[in-house]
Amino acid sequence: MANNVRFLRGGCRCYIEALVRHLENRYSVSTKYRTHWSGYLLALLIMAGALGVRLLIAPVEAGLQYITFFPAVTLSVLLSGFRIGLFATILGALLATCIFTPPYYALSWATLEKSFWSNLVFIFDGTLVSLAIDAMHRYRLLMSAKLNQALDVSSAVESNNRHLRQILEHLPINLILLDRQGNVAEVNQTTLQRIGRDRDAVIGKAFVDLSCWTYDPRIHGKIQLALQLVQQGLNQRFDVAMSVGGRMLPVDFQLKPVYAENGEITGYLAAGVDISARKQAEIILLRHKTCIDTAHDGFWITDMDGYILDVNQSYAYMSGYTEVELVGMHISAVEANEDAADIKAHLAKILAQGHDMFETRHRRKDGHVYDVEVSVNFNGETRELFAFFRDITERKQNLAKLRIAAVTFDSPDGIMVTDTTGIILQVNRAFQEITGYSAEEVIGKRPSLLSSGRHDKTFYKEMWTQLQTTGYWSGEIWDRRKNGQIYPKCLTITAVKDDRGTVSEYVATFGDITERKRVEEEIRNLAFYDDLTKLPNRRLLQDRIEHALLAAARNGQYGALLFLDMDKFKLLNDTLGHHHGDIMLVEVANRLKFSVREADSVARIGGDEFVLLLEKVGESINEASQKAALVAEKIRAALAVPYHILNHVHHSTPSIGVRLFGADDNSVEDLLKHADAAMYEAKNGGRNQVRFFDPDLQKVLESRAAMEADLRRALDAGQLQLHYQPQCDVERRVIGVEALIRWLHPERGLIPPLEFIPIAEESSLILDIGCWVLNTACRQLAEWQKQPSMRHLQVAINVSAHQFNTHDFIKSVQTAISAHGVDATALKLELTETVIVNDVEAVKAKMLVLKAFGVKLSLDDFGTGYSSLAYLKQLPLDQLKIDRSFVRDIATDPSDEVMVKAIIDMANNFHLQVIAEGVETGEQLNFLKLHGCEAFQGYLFGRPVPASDLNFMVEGG
Ligand SMILES: Nc1nc2c(ncn2[C@@H]2O[C@@H]3COP(=O)(O)O[C@H]4[C@@H](O)[C@H](n5cnc6c(=O)[nH]c(N)nc65)O[C@@H]4COP(=O)(O)O[C@H]3[C@H]2O)c(=O)[nH]1
Repeated sequence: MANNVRFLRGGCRCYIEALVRHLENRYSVSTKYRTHWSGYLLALLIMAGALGVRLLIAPVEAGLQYITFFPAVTLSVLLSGFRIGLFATILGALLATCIFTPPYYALSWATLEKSFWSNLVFIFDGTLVSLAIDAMHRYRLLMSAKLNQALDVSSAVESNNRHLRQILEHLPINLILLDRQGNVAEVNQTTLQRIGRDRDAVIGKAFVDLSCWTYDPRIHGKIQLALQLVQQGLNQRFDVAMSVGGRMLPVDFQLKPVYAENGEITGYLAAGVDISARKQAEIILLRHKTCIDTAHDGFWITDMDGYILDVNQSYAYMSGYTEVELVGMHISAVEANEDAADIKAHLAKILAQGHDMFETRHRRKDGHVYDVEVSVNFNGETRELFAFFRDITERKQNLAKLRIAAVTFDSPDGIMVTDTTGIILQVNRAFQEITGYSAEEVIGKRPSLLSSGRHDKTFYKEMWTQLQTTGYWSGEIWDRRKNGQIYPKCLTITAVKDDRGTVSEYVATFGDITERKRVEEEIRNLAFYDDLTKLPNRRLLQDRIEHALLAAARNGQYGALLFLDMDKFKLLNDTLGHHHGDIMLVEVANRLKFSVREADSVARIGGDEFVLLLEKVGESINEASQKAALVAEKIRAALAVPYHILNHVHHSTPSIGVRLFGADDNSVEDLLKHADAAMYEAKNGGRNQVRFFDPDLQKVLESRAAMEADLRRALDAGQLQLHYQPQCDVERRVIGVEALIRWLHPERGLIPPLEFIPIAEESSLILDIGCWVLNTACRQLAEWQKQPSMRHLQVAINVSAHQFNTHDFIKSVQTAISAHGVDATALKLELTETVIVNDVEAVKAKMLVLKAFGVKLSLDDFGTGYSSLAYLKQLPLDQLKIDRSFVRDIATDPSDEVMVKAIIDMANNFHLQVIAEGVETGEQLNFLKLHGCEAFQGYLFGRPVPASDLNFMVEGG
C-alpha cells in the first residue's frame, strides 16, 4: 500500500513536473510550442472535471450537455493549443453521445446517429473556438515577442552606450573633445587621471593651456600650430611630452576636426596615445643601430641569395664603398676568396647550420684586398643573414711578424733578451751554440757572465749610457765561451719599448766573428803587407811614418828613412826570370829584417825598392846622421853579399838614400820623395853607395819626372823624329847611316836623346820608343831601297838593353822587316855592352836568330863598359864601334891611342868590322886609317840630319 502511495506520489510529481514544463513551453516568449502528451492528459482531466461538475449539479437528462464541455474545450485550447482543443472537442462529443444521449451511458451506432447533428455543431464550434483561441494566442505571442524584441534593442543600445562610454573613459588613450574655440568640451577619465585633474577643472579650459604641457614654449608652439591647421580642416599629428605624476610621458596626439551632419566643423577631437613603449622601442632600436653603426666591426644584413639589404658605416669605411652603393650589391662584388658558386654553397651551409665563423678576404672599391674575420648568423624569422666583419689585416700582419720574429729568433745569430735591469729572460739556440751555455744556465743571470775581461768598466758604462740615451748600441766586443775561449763577436743591442714608449726589454743580437776577423786579418795583410816578402807595403809604411812623425814631434827625437834599391835587379829579372827575382827579393827582405831593431820598420814599396823607418835615432841632427849612416852602411854591406839563387850566384848591391826627419817635418810623401831622390843620387854616383838627401837633387828629380810625363805624351803627339848621321868608308863615301832620335818639344825645342833616353830607360817607355824607332827606320830604309842612289845604304839603329831583353824583341824586328818589306841585311842593330852583361848564352841565342834573318849586329860604345874579351869571342857580332871618347883624345892622350889601336887589332883578329864614331878632324881620320879602321862616323863627314837632307849629302858625294 505504502509502495502504491509512493508510486502514485512519484507519478503525480512526474506529471506535475511535466505539466509545468508544458506550461512553461506554452507561455514562453517563443512563437512555437510543441504538442506534448501532458497536454492530452490535461485535456482529459479538464474534460473529466467538467463532466463530474455537470453530473454533480444536474442529472444527465437535464440537457445542454454540450455546454458542459464547451468551457473545458476552451480551457484545453487555452492551456494546450489547437490540437488539444480539437482533441477535447472530439472527446466532449463522444462523452455527450455516450452519457447524455438516451439511452444514457451507452454508446452505439444509434446514439451516434441521433446526436450526429449536435455533435457536428459541437465539433464545428469546438474547432472554431480552438482555432480562434489558438490564433489569438499566437497573435499574443507574436506581439509579445515583438515587444520584447523592441525592449531588448533599446536596452542593448543603452547598455552599449554605457559600455562604450566605459571603454572610452578608461581607454588608454587621451581623448579630449574640443569646441570650435579649442576649449575642452569633454575629456575621458584616462586623461583626467594622467593629468591629475577633475573633470570640472578641465572642461572649458583652452587645450593649449592645460597644465600637462609643462609650460614648455616649444610644446605650446607645436599645439598652437596644430590647432591653427586643424581649423582649416587638416588632420594634425604631433608628439608632445605630457607631465604625468612628475614624469614626462611621450604622447602621440592626433587632432581631427569633428563635423556636423551638414558638414560644418563643430569641434575637434584630440586623441593622444602613450608612445612611451614605442619611444622606448625606438630608443632601443636606435641604441642597437648606433651600436652597429658606431661599432668598429663592419656589419651587414643580406637576404638568403646574398644580396646586401643593410650595411653599417664601418663596413662602408672598410670597403671604400658608400652605404648607398653597398645596398643591393651581391656579396660576390666584395668577396675576394670565393667565386659566385663558392658563395652560393657557403650560404647554403650557413642556412643549414644557422651560423658560421670564418676568415676570408674582401676587395675594396679601389681593388685593394684585405683580410676579414666573418661571424654570420641566420635569422629564421626574417629569413636574413646578419654578418659582422672584422678587418684582421693588421692582426694577420702581426701574426706574420710574430712568425718572422719566431724564425728570426731561431736565426743563426745569437739572441739574448734581458729585462731593463739586465737580467737574462730568454736566449735562442744560436746563443747556446755560440756561448756553450744552455738556456737554463743563463736565464735569470746577468750578461756579465759572458765577459772576457778584455774591456774595462768604462767600456760597459759607455755602452749602457748610449743604450739609455739612444736605445741602441752596436759594436764589436770580446766575450768568453763557457769553455773559457775568448772570441770576438759583433753585438747589437736594441731597447724594446712598450706602447707607452717605456723601455720594457733589451734585445741583444750577436754573431761569432772569429772567422770574419781571421778573413779581415788576411785582407788587412793583403792590404797592408807585401804578399811576397810579408813586409809592410807602401800603405802601411805611410801610416807608420805618420805615427813616427807625430812621435818625433812629441819626443823631440830624430828619425831616419832609408830608401834602397837593388842595383841591376831588373837585369836579373829580365834575364833569369821573375822567379829568380822573387827569391832574391825575399832574401833581401830577410837580410834587412835581421839588420834592424825590432822597433824599426822594414817595408817593400814595389819592385826592388825597400824602405826602412828608424825611429829615435838621435836628439841632435849630428847624432841622428851618424847613427843613420852606421845603419845604412851595415845594410849596404849585408845586401852586397852575393845571392845564391837556384844554382846561380847573383851579384847585386844596394843604392841607399837617407832622409832624416824631426819635429819640423810633416809630409809623409815629401819624406819618401826625398829619400828616393837621395837613393838616385847614390845610384848615379856609381851605385852601392849611401847618400843623404840633398834639396838640389830633389829639383833635378822633379824635372826628370816632369820630362817623363812629357815624353809619354810626345810619342802620341808625333813630337819624336829620326835624324840620320852618315857612316863613311875610307874613300869618304857614305856607306850607311845611324838613326838617332830627336824630340821636338813644343816649348823647349829640340831635345837631344841623352836628356830623355836615360829617363825612358828607367821606365817602360823605352820599349815603346824602341818599337817606334825600329818601325820608322824600316819605313825609311824601304823608301831608300826604292831609290838607286840610296839603295846601298845600311841603317843602324840603337837598341837598349831593356828592349833587347824583352821576350818578343825578335818578333818585333821580324814584324818590322816584313811589314815594310826591307832587305834585312841593310838593317844593323847597335847593342851596348849592358845587353851582354849577364846571361851570355841567352843573348847569343837571340843574336843568332837575328843574324839568321840577315840582320847585322854592332857593339856600340865599345871600350867603355866591362865587356870581357871572352864575350867577343862567343857572340856573333859583325862590327865593333869605337866610342867617341877614345877618338876625341886620340892625338893627345897616349892611353886612348893605345886603346884605339888595341880595339882595331882585336876586331881584325876576330874578323869583325870596326867603325869609329865621333871623328871630327882629319888628324883623327888619318890616325884611324893608318891603324886599319875602315869605317867612320863623325861631324867630319856630317851631322845627324833629317832623311830628306841626307839625300843631298849622299847624292852630292
Ligand atoms: N861631339 C860629337 N858627337 C858626335 C860626333 N859624331 C856623332 N856624334 C854624336 O854621337 C852620338 C852617337 O850615338 P851613340 O853613341 O849611339 O849615342 C846615342 C845613343 O846612345 C842614344 N840614342 C840616340 N838615338 C837613339 C835611339 O834611337 N835609340 C836608343 N836606344 N838610343 C839612342 O843617344 C846617344 C846620343 O845621341 P846623339 O846626341 O844623337 O849623339 C850621337 C851623335 O850626334 C862628333 O863628331 N862629335
